[in-house]
Amino acid sequence: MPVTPTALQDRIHNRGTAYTLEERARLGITGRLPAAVETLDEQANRAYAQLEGQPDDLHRYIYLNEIHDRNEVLYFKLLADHLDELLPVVYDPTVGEAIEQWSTDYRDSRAVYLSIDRPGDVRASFESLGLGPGDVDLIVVSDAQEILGIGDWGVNGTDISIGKLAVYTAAAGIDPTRAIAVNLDVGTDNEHLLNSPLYLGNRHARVTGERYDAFIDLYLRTASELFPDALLHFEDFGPSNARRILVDNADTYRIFNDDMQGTGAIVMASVFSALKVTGGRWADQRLVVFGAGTAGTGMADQIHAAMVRDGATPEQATGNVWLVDVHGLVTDDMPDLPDYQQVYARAKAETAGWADGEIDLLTTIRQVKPTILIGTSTAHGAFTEDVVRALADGVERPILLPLSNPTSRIEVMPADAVAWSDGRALIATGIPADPVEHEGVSYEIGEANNALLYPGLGLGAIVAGARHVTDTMLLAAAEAVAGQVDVSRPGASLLPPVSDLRASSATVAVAVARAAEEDGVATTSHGNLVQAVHDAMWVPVYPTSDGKEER
Ligand SMILES: NC(=O)C1=CN([C@@H]2O[C@H](COP(=O)(O)OP(=O)(O)OC[C@H]3O[C@@H](n4cnc5c(N)ncnc54)[C@H](O)[C@@H]3O)[C@@H](O)[C@H]2O)C=CC1
Ligand SMILES: CC(=O)C(=O)O
Ligand SMILES: [Mg+2]
Repeated sequence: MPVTPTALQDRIHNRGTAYTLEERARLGITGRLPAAVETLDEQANRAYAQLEGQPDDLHRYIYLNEIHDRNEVLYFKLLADHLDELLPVVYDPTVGEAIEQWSTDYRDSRAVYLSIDRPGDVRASFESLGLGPGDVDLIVVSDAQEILGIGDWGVNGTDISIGKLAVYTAAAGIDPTRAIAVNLDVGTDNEHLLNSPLYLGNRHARVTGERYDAFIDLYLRTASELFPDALLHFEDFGPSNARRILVDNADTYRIFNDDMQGTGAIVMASVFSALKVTGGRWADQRLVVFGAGTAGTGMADQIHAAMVRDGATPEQATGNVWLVDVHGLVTDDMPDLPDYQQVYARAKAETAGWADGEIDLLTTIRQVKPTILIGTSTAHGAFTEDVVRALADGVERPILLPLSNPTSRIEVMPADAVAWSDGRALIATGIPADPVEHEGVSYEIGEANNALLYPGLGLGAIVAGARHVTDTMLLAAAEAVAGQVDVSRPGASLLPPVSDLRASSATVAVAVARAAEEDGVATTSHGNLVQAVHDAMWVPVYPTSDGKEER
């Protein structure tokens, strides 16, 4: 029987051609590698050249995944050295394409799969990892009901948890050996998947109601019992579940909803920067959110809170928010409004004479003259030329945030938004975008994607051992992101560049950990937070045999 070269299969410790001859002998893999003993840099150079040879981003994604499953240090070394270029490959927007193909392309996966049909297996599934109570900092979980803007992808959505974790490590140095990706398989309503012979998930419709709630409860209880220090990150749940899970459990568990809280905070950061340009106050903003689901209403809540902090009464702040969804402006006469929309529903009487039937986005903009327009609708092209021109007619420097992902869902492409607003709109988008040249000015488009914020937020929460993610921590993260940009130059980005993400995340983490201490939710105290954050950041290098020094 052939001997299995286990040292080469252990993705956490494997260093492939970088093993010395002595190490190869000690590990029983003599003769299983070519003669050369390489450095990590040499390995990374070869892998990067091979990566460049791939025909498109989806193949780059698959290639990188193979490295991820073979040699974690090499994978993160590549990401660290080329973060700007590779973030769109391992994460948004390519991860959306990969998810659509996931069951077909399936090879192997590092995630934990929890099936609603086998609740008795939840504990054993976590225990199979062999990790103790102090071994886990972070768990990212998704039930994949609303993946990015592409909808329900069942077990295929596993890669959103894996992608989010990859960003945590690449951007903020979260130790990948102390993080777990989880898919909650509660079924899928995606007919295409249910009918596909290759689909790998539970072949039934999504389970809802009490059984769903009991499963979430079981997940939360088991994960936090087994790994009491872990931050429980929720990603891409459906709108009513996302909000309910967060609201019902935020006081009991260490949980964080990225689509609501992370996105809300990156939007806050974008608006902080934009207000430096406009000179406006929070309390005076008029906000229109187009696409009032998980992310859109999460943002509305955070901007509402900012208005109140700036002196508005809660009623005045609510009066400054308009939601537009599939049936137009959300008004209080609409039947069956979900609770998260009811809060901001406008009195029907107030809109008398605006339109005969549904009040569309264009009409709303003409009437309201918003200072901020956010798109979280998944409706590609919904911010038409008329919409953008009406926005720019209403105020001198409108803040325009078309945030839907992936690119096929964005409400307006940045080049159009710049042109149609004659360069006056202050723009950030949910996807990476090249600068736009317009009448001699180069407009840098900030990436208002929660990926610019949640890694640092998570790191800060972990370093502080925060029992909860509080509003103060979210605000501190937003201010720390905005504090890193200089908006004085015409066309300057509202957000820091992705190339600086690691430094930016460290700054965010320090601010977040400090806020956790101030809020009394920190369980660990540090003399020097900057040093503590720095020390906590994992770096992709091969440790020497004593595990301390690096080479
Ligand atoms: N930039 C970022 O960091 C983030 C971006 N997003 C993006 O926001 C979008 C929405 O995500 P979620 O809020 O999680 O989804 P969701 O499903 O909770 O919300 C989408 C909302 O848009 C509405 N909608 C759909 N079509 C519409 C149309 N034609 N006109 C008006 N409203 C319409 C839906 O009824 C729903 O209320 C996605 O594209 C997602 O990628 C979400 C989270 C973070
Ligand atoms: C970025 C993100 O979390 C989303 O689009 O869902
Ligand atoms: Mg998301």
